[in-house]
Amino acid sequence: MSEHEHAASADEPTSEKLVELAKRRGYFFQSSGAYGGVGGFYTFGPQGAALKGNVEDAWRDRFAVAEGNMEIDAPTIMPEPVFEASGHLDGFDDMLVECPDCGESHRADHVVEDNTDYEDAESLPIPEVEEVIAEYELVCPTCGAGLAGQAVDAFNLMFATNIGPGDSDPGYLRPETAQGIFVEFPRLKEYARNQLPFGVTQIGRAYRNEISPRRSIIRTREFTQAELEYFIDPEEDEPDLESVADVKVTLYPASEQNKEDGEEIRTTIGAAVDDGTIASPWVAYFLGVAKPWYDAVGVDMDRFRFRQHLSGERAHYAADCWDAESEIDGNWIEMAGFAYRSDYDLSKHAEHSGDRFTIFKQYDEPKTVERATVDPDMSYLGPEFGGDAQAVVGELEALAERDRSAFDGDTVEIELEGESHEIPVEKTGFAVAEQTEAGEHIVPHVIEPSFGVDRLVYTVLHHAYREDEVAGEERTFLELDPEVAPTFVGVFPLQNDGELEEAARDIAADLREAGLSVTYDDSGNIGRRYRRQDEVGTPFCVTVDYESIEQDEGGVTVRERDSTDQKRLAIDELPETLSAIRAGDLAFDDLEE
Ligand SMILES: Nc1ncnc2c1ncn2[C@@H]1O[C@H](COP(=O)(O)OP(=O)(O)OP(=O)(O)O)[C@@H](O)[C@H]1O
Repeated sequence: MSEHEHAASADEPTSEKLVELAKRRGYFFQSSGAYGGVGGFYTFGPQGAALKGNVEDAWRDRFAVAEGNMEIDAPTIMPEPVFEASGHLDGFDDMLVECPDCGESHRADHVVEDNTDYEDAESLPIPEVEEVIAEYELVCPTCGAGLAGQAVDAFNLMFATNIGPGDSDPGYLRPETAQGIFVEFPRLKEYARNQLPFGVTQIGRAYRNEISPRRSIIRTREFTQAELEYFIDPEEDEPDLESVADVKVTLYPASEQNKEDGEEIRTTIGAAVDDGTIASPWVAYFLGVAKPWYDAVGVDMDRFRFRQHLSGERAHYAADCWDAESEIDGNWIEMAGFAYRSDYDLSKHAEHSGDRFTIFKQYDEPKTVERATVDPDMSYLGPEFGGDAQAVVGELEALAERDRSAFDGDTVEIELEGESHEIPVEKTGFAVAEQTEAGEHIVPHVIEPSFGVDRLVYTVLHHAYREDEVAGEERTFLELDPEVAPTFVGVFPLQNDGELEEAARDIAADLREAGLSVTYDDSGNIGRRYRRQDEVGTPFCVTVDYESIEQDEGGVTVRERDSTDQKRLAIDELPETLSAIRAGDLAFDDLEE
């Protein structure tokens, strides 16, 4: 039996309709509405919080549990030295241009990209952006006033705060979750028993004081990231490419983006590594893991691709970087970045903190090496250099390691604070000796898959948005995957009748006990209740009628969301049957009435 009359209409779902539905049905809405709302901050309502939680759980299952990685949960505020080391304090800027008329601030690179042929204005130097604005006579997107001649400034996106009273201890809300992992590396490596490779994940909030937050939850000032930092020995570790070699992907490499008529390439992960399209096998591996995962949580694979960063877009230390992108109303948006970050992050924190961000790599066999050492005569250096004697020792040690030929003559020359000094070699205790070494300290390299949860939630909703006609009425529904749908089943009594309500509540309780997410609804007519669940994307509805309570094994009506097909199923088998469908072990179509 079906009340379904039309296949889903070919109408392009629009973001406006989705944003309206999201607010009305409790997916997400702008925060602090009672005070006029605040730009770039959103609250996830009951449905949205549940969907987001399901997406995060699915991510955790795949990228932490299934990969054998560790998950941590670090604070969102960190002290200034962390961001000095990471480079965020100096370099985490966007280009800001202010309208001389209305005073509104805009991302200068976005103004350029939206109104000229420039595709990557972010990588242009500021004076050039100013020139382009003048040359094209670009205007304020809010009021239309000319922006030519306006200064473009670098605006740091971090939210600053003070740790404790006073302002002597500045702190920042983290602009990415990653630093919370890098900073703790000296301890995390112990938990990994000092063995590479290992991965650490974190799901948590990140904060960026975006100049112009826009497109609802796509660009906000507080958002959730799910990040994996995977630490490897670049000389020895190799990914399990075999396991993802056959994964089909749509790639948009930099070489194609640079062509006038460049095209996306449909290939497999294995082939893309073999022909060099994806330079790093590690990045390729994680793209291969991510693609089927995005598919499983409900991203439409016809509106999904991996795009390689253009050379100007890429951080200087990143050897290769690809974004996972989804198409939303004709625009591609970045959902995640996959970057090979080399040893940049760990080296920076080692340099700034003085702590050890290395792993001791044991050789297969101990190696005998020649080492040059010094053992200076302090009774000579002390009187000669006074308080600088220890610094001289340091210079001599470094020189012996760097250039032992410097000790070939009678004297050796060192530099101390710009001044050169000659020291008799006999006073340095210079010697070359053989040493047996068991291993060496290496700085691991990092591969970082960095997912934005909010943009993914938005994509999943957008790609699930459908309109069709049922029994002569227009209907909107979300074709959400059962794995992430916030509510799995709605349970209704056919009418407001004490006995029916009690039976329906009992069924709802049994289904909850089976671990399913259930909503009970007895308000409005049954058609309206179906529409309500369709709009939040609930895959199944169960209706309890008189037959259900009056007849032995009278059963209940179970309706499937997308087809609106209905089947009569036994009450006592419901928890097991619906749980099997939720787990993907059974299909509604195959059920016997
Ligand atoms: N302002 C934001 N609002 C929502 N999600 C964001 C925001 N900024 C970044 N993200 C998410 O975090 C992920 C990783 O962050 P990353 O630093 O790579 O972003 P980004 O390249 O700076 O993004 P964009 O260029 O769009 O500002 C992004 O792929 C995105 O999904």
